[in-house]
Amino acid sequence: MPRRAVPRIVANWKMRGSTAAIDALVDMDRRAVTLPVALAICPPATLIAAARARLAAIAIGAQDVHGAPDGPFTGAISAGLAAEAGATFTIIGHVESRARTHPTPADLAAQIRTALSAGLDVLLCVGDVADLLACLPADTAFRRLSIAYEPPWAIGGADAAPIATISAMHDALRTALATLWGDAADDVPILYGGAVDAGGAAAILAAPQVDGVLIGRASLPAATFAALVDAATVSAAPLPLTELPA
Ligand SMILES: O=C[C@H](O)COP(=O)(O)O
Repeated sequence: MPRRAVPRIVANWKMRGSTAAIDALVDMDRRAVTLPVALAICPPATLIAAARARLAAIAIGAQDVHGAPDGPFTGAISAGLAAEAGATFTIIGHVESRARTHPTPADLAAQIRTALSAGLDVLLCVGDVADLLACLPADTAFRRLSIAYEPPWAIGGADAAPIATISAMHDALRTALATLWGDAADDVPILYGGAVDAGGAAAILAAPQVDGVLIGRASLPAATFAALVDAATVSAAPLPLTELPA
């Protein structure tokens, strides 16, 4: 069984999407309050304000923010700018962002601190326990933190990690968090990301210690996202999303 009554489904659009794609979510947004899952999207930064204006129940996140509050960093987005645009949280440490900016663990820690200072919650992507402990400041406000276990070899691939691998890594991450915060670490959601689709979401969400999923390709178009949400909620929702009355 999932550890939480309300699993999180976070859609990372990466460098995809449009205002039309946001408009396509308006119906899902209206129905989202009836679903036993919490939905969020992380569109490109240029679409955050439009998403905030059009969506109410679906949370809006940034895909990355800089570690400095402001400064001469052409092309970067600060946490304050993301918050002003309407984001309430940000992904930090996604492997695709790391491949572009090559952050050190200290850089990632600065990103976490700056995001929290700007009022954004943090969804920290890690590949393993060592990665988590290297970049997570011990004084992080854990109530505003989520973790995503994202094995780089699964991202963009054909298959998600095996359930046994996901469970073992989530157990290890939970244990590592407990070394920092004791029993309070139970309050930190741990999501899985990497090749999650409608066919695999329910089984992953049913695995022990899995509190949600971070999805990429399956988050667009809206019909594909709706199919995944339906699959994720099939055992708990009174009616699947596509069958709810208008
Ligand atoms: O942020 C999402 C992950 O990188 C997974 O992407 P994917 O579902 O396209 O494999």
